[in-house]
Amino acid sequence: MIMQKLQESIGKLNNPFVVGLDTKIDYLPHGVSSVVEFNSGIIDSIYDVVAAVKIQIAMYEERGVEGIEEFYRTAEYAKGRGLMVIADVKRADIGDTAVSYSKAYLSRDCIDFITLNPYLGYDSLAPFFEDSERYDKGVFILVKTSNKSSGDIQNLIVEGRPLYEVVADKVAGWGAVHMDGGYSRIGGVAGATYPDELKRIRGIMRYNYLLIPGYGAQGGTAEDIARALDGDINGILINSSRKVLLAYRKSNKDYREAARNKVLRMKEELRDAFNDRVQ
Ligand SMILES: O=C(O)c1cc(=O)[nH]c(=O)n1[C@@H]1O[C@H](COP(=O)(O)O)[C@@H](O)[C@H]1O
Repeated sequence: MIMQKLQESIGKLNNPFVVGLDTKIDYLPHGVSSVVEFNSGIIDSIYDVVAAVKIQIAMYEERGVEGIEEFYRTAEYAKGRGLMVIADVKRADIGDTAVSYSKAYLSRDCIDFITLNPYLGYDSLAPFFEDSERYDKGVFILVKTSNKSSGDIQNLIVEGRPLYEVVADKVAGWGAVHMDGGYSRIGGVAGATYPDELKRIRGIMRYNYLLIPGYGAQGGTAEDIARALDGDINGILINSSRKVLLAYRKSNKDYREAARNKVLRMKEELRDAFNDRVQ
């Protein structure tokens, strides 16, 4: 079952790190002729040190039909290498439309998890929850995003608490009836750039995996994350995209070697930060 598999893979590799394959055309180094070739090279270089990749669909949608084909070819290649695949699609809509969105992603063998937006409420998410059981998949719902303006809405006070806390409560409640072993199939997204909020969210969402983006290029650090989580490294996935994909630009190495070195360095940074914080 999916959450047990995720937990086992992370445990075996001792690494909660997820590589984001958010590949733009101008990221390709000299001599690499397609996004799929680039992504396959990255996957080959990291498949034995991380449990999962996250593929942000925007960078593929941008290039129309060809881009979408490359999105799925990348997902299939990653699966073939034994990686779990998070499709970062941030969907949700009125129930009837959500049924189609859900089928589009969760019924596919090459996708294990997707990201969702909670703004439309329960009936916009229920089809995804049902399909997560039907197809043995998982979802991550935005709780507190990493971007600068996320507080415009997410930190508004509602019923005496910031909205992101209300959302965290809801997600935890929805997730309680979709358990798979010790964790729910329904997880949350909380940015590394807001450690205080991350701490509160972890306090509310004890049995939900947290996908934590914003580490690296957006300024979130291993220390921020470790401090927010009181040194508890369980139940999290930490994503970094540009820092890995573009590591070659800061070294004289081949892009694959540079990416692998970066992932190994980030893994060490995380382990050091968490070990320093273990209570
Ligand atoms: O859902 C996400 O993954 C996500 C949520 C969020 O709050 N912040 C955020 O950056 N992301 C995604 O995480 C990735 C971050 O990329 P880098 O900043 O290059 O590491 C992108 O794919 C973003 O779309």
